[in-house]
Amino acid sequence: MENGAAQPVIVAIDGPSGTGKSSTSKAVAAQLGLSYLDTGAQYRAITWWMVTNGIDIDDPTAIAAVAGKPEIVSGTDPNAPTITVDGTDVSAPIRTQEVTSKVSAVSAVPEVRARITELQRSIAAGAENGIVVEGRDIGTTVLPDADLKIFLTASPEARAARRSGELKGADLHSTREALLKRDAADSSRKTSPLAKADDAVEVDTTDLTLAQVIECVVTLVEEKRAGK
Ligand SMILES: Nc1ncnc2c1ncn2[C@@H]1O[C@H](COP(=O)(O)OP(=O)(O)OP(=O)(O)O)[C@@H](O)[C@H]1O
Ligand SMILES: Nc1ccn([C@@H]2O[C@H](COP(=O)(O)O)[C@@H](O)[C@H]2O)c(=O)n1
Repeated sequence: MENGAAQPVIVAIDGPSGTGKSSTSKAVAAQLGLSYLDTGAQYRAITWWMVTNGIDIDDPTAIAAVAGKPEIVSGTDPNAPTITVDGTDVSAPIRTQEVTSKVSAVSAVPEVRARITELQRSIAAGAENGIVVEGRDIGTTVLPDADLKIFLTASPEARAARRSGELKGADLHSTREALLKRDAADSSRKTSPLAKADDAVEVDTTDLTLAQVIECVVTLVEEKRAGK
């Protein structure tokens, strides 16, 4: 660019649960002055709305019929991301065990995915300086033309240990089983499953600190911007 300002860059970060997508994406976006979008929070938010409104989670037809009703708004400041449903701050209730155990069933419904995907694309298109978008299908479906695609992985043991630490010493075995169950559901759904895009860079974070993963992704973005 003539004035030396960096070109807007779109970064897609996908991967299974607990691989470090949110922590990495927020830090990379903050460091590079980009917006940040947590797409899992949007699926959690619509799940929270379904639960709160008594919709039967085991009935995809019932979910599809009301998928267009809740208004979901995501704030994209990486230092203070927000999420509201019909004006209510749901950042805490979307992290409950109940929502976590039900989100894969809701996110598998095609009408839900169509609604949320449209929202994600419009947020990415409006991000003036560029954006880091993290989820499960960003590189494959939501933003197939992203400038850089990263697919984070880590062993189930490492991911369970990270989550157990977060949940103040929750049982490792059951945490591992719950992670794998959610990954299996997200990977096997028909519409836009969790998958690595063919042109994504895979980063195995099992033996890396969070700081090392952030540094690795920042370097990849800078190389992409430099045209390497
Ligand atoms: N490389 C790492 N080493 C150690 N801990 C990490 C690393 N990356 C992330 N963590 C920790 O692991 C936990 C899960 O990370 P994070 O929420 O970023 O994962 P995620 O992939 O976004 O998970 P989910 O998809 O379930 O939302 C957090 O407590 C985070 O601090
Ligand atoms: N692009 C995405 C992102 C998330 N999901 C679904 O949401 C669940 C919660 O995601 P977290 O990252 O907050 O753990 C996840 O298990 C998926 O069911 C999705 O389908 N697509």
